Amino acid sequence: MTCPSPIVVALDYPTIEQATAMAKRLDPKLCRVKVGKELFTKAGPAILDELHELGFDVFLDLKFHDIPNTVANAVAVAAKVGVWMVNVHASGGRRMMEASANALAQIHDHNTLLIAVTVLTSMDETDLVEVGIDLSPQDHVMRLAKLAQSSGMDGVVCSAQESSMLSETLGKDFVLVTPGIRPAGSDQGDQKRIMTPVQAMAAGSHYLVMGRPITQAQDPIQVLTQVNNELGVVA
Ligand SMILES: O=c1ccn([C@@H]2O[C@H](COP(=O)(O)O)[C@@H](O)[C@H]2O)c(=O)[nH]1
Repeated sequence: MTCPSPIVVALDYPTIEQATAMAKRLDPKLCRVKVGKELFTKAGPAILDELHELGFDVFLDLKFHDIPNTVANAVAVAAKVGVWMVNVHASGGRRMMEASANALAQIHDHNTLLIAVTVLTSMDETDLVEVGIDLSPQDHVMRLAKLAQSSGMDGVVCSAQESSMLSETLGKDFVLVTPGIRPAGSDQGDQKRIMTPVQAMAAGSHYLVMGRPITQAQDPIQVLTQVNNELGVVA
C-alpha cells in the first residue's frame, strides 16, 4: 500500500534499538522513514531490512558525494536492497548524477527514486559565501536543481522556501523533498531555511522530512497525527 502521508520521519538515532523502538511506535500508513548517516554508520544495512519488514518505505539519506563510478555503484546497491529513495549531492556534478541515473536504469524492476541534494537547509547566504558561493541560497538551489533535472534525477532535496519557485520552473512532477520542516512554535535547532508543514505543502513540496519535532516530542504519535490532520491526510 502506498503511504498517503507526505511525512518522512528522520530516524536520527545512535543505535538500532532506539530506531526500531521509534519505528514500532510509528505506522507505515501514517509516514515513511529516513535512515541517515548516524543510524546507518552504527546499524548498517540490517536496519533497512528491519524497517522494510515493519512495512515502511525507506529513504536512505547518505547524500553520496564522490567520483562518478563510486557514487553510481553505491546508488545501484541501494536500489538492489530495495530502498524507496536514495540521494546524491548535486554539487557532485553532471557526470556523477548521469552515471548514477544510468546505473539505476540498468537495474531491472527497481522502484527507487534518485534525488539530488541542492543547498542544505541548515545553510543561509553567509554560509554559502564562506564556501565560495556568491549567490543567494535560492539562486544556487535553482542552478543545482536545473542541473539535477537535466542530469536525470527524479527530484531534489531543497528547503520548502524554494518549492514554489522550483515547481513553477521545473514542473509539478519533479519531486521536491523538503527537510527543515517546523510546526509553528517548535524549536528551529540548526535549521536556517524552515517552513511549517502546511506552508510547505501549499508551496508545492511532495515530501516533508521531519526529525526532532517528532522524535524528540513527548508524544511523537500525537505530533505526527496532528500534522497529518492539518494536511488533511486520510490513512
Ligand atoms: O538539506 C538537508 C538535507 C537533509 N536533512 C536531514 O533531514 C533531517 C532533518 O531533521 P530535523 O531534526 O527535522 O531537523 C536530518 O536527518 C537531516 O540530516 C536536512 O535537515 N537538510
